[in-house]
Amino acid sequence: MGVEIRVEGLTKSFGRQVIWQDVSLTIPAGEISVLLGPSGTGKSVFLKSLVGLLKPDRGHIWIGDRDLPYLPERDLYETRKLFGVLFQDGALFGSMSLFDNIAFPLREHTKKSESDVKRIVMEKMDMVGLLGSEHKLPGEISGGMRKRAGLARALVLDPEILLVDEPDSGLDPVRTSFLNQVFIDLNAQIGATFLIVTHDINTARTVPDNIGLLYRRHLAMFGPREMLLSSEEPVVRQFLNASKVGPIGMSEEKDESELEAEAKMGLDSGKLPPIPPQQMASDGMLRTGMHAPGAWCAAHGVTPPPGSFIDDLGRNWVEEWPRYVASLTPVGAASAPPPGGMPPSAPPPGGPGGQFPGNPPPGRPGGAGY
Ligand SMILES: Nc1ncnc2c1ncn2[C@@H]1O[C@H](COP(=O)(O)OP(=O)(O)OP(=O)(O)O)[C@@H](O)[C@H]1O
Repeated sequence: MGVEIRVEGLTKSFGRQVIWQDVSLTIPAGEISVLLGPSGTGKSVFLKSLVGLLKPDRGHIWIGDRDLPYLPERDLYETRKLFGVLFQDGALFGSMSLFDNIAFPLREHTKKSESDVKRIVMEKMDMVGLLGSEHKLPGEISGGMRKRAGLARALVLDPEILLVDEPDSGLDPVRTSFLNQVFIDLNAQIGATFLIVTHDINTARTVPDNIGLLYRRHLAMFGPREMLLSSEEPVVRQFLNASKVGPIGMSEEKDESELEAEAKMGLDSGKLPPIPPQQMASDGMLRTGMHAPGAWCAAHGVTPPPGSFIDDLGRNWVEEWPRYVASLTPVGAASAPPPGGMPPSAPPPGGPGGQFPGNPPPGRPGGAGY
């Protein structure tokens, strides 16, 4: 499950305003990628271009052998069915119950019977922890729940690609953390290709398999999480460390004199912070896009910043990882894994709900009003 998206030389402008140009990247199938960038750099425009809601000036968006910007209307309509999109505000109809909101794409785009619609809607509501809230109106629930309702709706057509625009906007850190866990668990479950636009640095550092950064009308960098978190490239380094020091200023870029002043004060010589361990699925099982902590750094001769991959309990996950993976019951093995996916003799890094580093408190978010 999940398909690769290959973007080649994509350029978009509105009138004389160039939003970004020559953007090329491959978003790997089944993995979680995050797109960052200062406000106004065109992250939402990029998502809308990927799903065919905006037409680029030039360039290609390959999904398999289909080049999305150049598809005839009918093929575009069909290709769009591969996508689920969660817009910033959840884009729910205020006068419809959550059930009807989530059922909407099924009733619009399929000929499924009402009993099938009900089964699918309930299944997706369960996946996002919203069972029991079917009859509520969007105005009667919290912002976090609205996002999860929008997410359930994005899932009803079983997308191969899930695009998410700023899921953390308007949410407090705890709700953001719960929603991140939902994304990770969903990715483990459905294996779709995820692209999440976010401003939340903690999300960007702990959730994805890959990170991209848009800056000054270009894609500054896109690659595995460890590559960006160990990068010395000034823009990447400043952004991923949420630092005032670096080339990005209030009006996007600083002038030479500001940079010179920072350099003179020695502000640019600060050390990179440790790379945190990646957040795990609640059941402790591995996702397609997960790799051994430190594997990218080791393969590329990069020494990660001191203290990297160590969790709050002081466990070093470069060392723990082989034991952890060995303790997972292979798929199809005779003995089924216990709830939580781990044999009792080898406690998982947190078990269900995970005290794996970076995980929010155990349990699904449903019912708590998140
Ligand atoms: N339909 C449109 N017509 C004209 N200009 C547009 C249109 N959509 C977006 N823009 C412009 O494109 C630029 C990028 O907008 P976009 O919303 O993609 O930025 P962003 O990186 O997502 O910002 P933020 O992080 O603040 O949400 C902005 O200057 C915006 O005004």
